[in-house]
This record gives sequence, structure tokens and C-alpha cells, in this order.
Amino acid sequence: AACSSKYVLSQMHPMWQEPLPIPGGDRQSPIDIVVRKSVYDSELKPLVTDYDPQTCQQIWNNGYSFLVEYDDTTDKSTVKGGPLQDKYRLCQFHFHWGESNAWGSEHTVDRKLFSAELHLVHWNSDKYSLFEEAVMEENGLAVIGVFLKVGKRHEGLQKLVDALPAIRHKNSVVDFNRFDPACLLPSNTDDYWTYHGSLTTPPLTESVTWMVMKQHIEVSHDQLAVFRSLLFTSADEEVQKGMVNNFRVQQSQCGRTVRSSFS
Ligand SMILES: COc1ccc(/C(C)=C/C(=O)O)cc1
Ligand SMILES: [Zn+2]
Repeated sequence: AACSSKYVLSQMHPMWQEPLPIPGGDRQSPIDIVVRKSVYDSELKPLVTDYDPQTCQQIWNNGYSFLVEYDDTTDKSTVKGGPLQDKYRLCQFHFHWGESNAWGSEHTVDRKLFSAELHLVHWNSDKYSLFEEAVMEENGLAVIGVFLKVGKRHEGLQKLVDALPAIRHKNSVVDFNRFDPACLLPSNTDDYWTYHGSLTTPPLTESVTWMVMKQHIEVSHDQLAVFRSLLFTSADEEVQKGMVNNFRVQQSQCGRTVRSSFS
């Protein structure tokens, strides 16, 4: 039923009201990646990321996650290759996490939950001139998903963790420069799953080519605890709400094929 409805069903997430009118509604994200049902595609090339840390501009709390935003007025930070026909420009990255290490990711692999998930959001700069344009188009966006598992401390993440206390409340922003998002990618980016889906927060548009990395990265419990010290609420609100469980419920696969770049 969820595949044909024009409205998003069972949106249990408290972050927005439902039902939401979704164009089509049959390629929503996130989903459970059923490994044995994924199809190996030998045509899938390795991903090619080329990020310039100088394009890093700011970090801010948008009331749903925290975003690290990049200057996307030129092709200085891009991803291409993989399943992509065009070059896509990095505009921001953000995370989703739980109140406990036991859950927090949006995608799952054979129902396995990870403690958090990183999304690097890019838009098709070969075909469109603005993110806002691309976000509405079928081949407009490319999002790299990386699972986070609690374990050893992630040295590259610490610079970002140290900036979070300055943006505890919704709509707070601070300058943030010279951060290379490549440090957040796993050592192996050749092995990934890819499928056509959507944004996982409003506008939920079905414009995303997802590339979910098979290999996770490790972050420490203390680093993730700082993520959980953020607030959904702005400083002037009476009741402050901790920013946790900012993930969307899983959506129906609706007959979509998930391809793997590895056999
Ligand atoms: C135009 O407003 C937008 C709001 C959110 C997003 C993203 C990038 C959502 C997501 O990460 O699921 C894009 C545009
Ligand atoms: Zn996301």
C-alpha cells in the first residue's frame, strides 16, 4: 500500500506532521538493504571524490541535525564515478543518531542498526545551476551514506565535535573552515550499495542516487555523546529537547533493486 499511495504512511517521526504529499511516493528513503537481494553490477565504477577543505564554510544546527556547509558555487568539492553519469557538487554533510548506541542509523543492512549515519549531500552541477533546482529532479542529488559504529576515537571527527557546544541550539551557526570531509570516509569506498531514493527529511523529494558504503567508520562513545548534547530547540523555547533519534522510519522498497559494486 505504501508504494502506491500519494501520501507517506506511518511517519512515526515526531519531527513533522503527516501525511505529507510526496510526488509518487514509491522511491522513499531510508530502506533496509537486504544483502542477499542486492544485485552485483560489474559496470559500477569506484567512487571518485575530490574535496577541497578550503570550501568548508560553516557549521550550524538546523533543528533536525547539524550541518557542515560547503561553498558550492564552483566544482571544487565533487563526487563522480560510481553509478553517477555526471559530476555532483558537495553542498553539506550531516548525521543521524540515536539516544543510545544501539540504534541511530537511517539505513540498515539485513536489519542491522548502526549507532549513527553520515550523509554527504551533493547536487548535479553538470545539469543544474543551483541546489534548489537539483533537489526537485530525478537525477539531481547524490548522497554518500557512511555508517558509524562506536569504538575507537575518530581523530578527524574531533575538530567537528569540538565545535558543537557553540551550536547547541536550533539556528545557531559558527564559522568552520578547512575541514576535509574525506577524513570521514572509510578506507574502502569501492564497496557500496546504490539505489534510487529520496531525501529523508522534508521536502523528501525523490531525487537522490544513494551510495551507502559497506565499510563503516568508528567513533568513540564520548564523541557520539557530544552529538547528543545538541538540542532540537532554539534558545528562546521554554522546554528544551535533546537532539537524539533524528532518523526517519524505514520506507517500503516498492520493488526497487539495490545494486552492489562488489560481489
Ligand atoms: C530545500 O530545503 C531542503 C531541506 C533539506 C534538504 C536535505 C539535504 C534533506 C536530507 O538530507 O534528507 C534539502 C533541501
Ligand atoms: Zn540525512
